[in-house]
Amino acid sequence: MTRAAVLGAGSWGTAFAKVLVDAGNDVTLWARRDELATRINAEHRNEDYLPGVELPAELVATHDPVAAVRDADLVAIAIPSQTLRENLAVWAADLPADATLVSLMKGVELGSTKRMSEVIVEVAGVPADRVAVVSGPNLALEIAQRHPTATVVACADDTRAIEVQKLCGTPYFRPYTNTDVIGCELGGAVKNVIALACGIAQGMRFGDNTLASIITRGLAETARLGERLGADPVTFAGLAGLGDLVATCNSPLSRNRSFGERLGRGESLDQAQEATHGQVAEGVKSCRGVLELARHHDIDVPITAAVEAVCFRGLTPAQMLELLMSRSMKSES
Ligand SMILES: NC(=O)C1=CN([C@@H]2O[C@H](COP(=O)(O)OP(=O)(O)OC[C@H]3O[C@@H](n4cnc5c(N)ncnc54)[C@H](O)[C@@H]3O)[C@@H](O)[C@H]2O)C=CC1
Ligand SMILES: O=C(CO)COP(=O)(O)O
Repeated sequence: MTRAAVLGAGSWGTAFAKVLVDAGNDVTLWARRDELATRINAEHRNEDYLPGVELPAELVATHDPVAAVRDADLVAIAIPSQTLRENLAVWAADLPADATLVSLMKGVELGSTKRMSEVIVEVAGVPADRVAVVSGPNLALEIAQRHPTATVVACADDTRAIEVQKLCGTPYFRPYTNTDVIGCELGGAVKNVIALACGIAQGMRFGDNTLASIITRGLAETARLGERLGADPVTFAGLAGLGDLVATCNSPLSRNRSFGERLGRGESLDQAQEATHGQVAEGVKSCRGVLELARHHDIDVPITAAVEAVCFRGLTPAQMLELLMSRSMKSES
């Protein structure tokens, strides 16, 4: 039986740990709070993050990261992107030498503008082909409820991607492989920002045309930036691109879309932040990282820039929409 560790017992870490158990692995879940680990072991539930979901009795939770990763063949990480560097610096020395490291995170690091797999390579000191990324239309609660879902396992080493694919495939969770790590990761990170924009439009009570326009033009700016960074443009038409955008931008389960909706209704950043009850809306941080990355490569990302301006520069949602609609006319491509 394969030993797997999942570091991070929030929504996605817990749901992915459940997937790994359902796929037949021996899984340990690391929780930041001791009290949560104890509760998961006693009650087989993680009610704050996955309400109403019964977790498999075989899933073991611990507050000790060393115990969590001991003898693991696969170590998956699901913590807020901006905390990865500091946490991994503590965990790195105890990671088993040959384990595949899997990023479940969707963000861009502030300051360095690095993708999560790049941070893992740097901080854990491992070759890039030992790091895989899982990304796609994967709203945690739906997966925990076993709604049929597809996803992508991206790794520069195709053989390793296939191994991870086998380890996490279940009757309700269908992973495809891809060697385009840049495209898959960027798709996941930027869609959180686009979901914020969709939420803002939703909060302003605009309809489906507005939403579809933001999704489609959001995809265009993601692909433009991705191509410049070396991604395969085809990836953006796939699950980690269009698939994730459609799911996140349309779902009331998305924290990013809900966060945007509050901004669109006129709430402040602090008010919207408070309403997340500590759960992460990655796009709020990543919009700055994505914008920095795009500016560094001289790529136009108008929706990302507008979201960043609403979050951090006092632009109102009404001004944001006006700004986007009054840009110079151009060809679609
Ligand atoms: N929730 C979802 O549906 C999905 C989330 N993701 C991505 O997975 C990553 C994790 O997201 P979620 O599990 O949803 O977030 P969450 O907010 O539900 O859980 C985050 C977890 O990280 C822990 N945490 C918070 N601050 C920390 C710190 N400073 N150090 C260590 N741990 C800390 C929290 O205690 C919690 O267990 C994000 O990058 C997100 O974009 C990806 C796919 C689906
Ligand atoms: O990444 C996700 C779905 O694929 C989850 O999105 P939120 O973080 O906005 O909830």
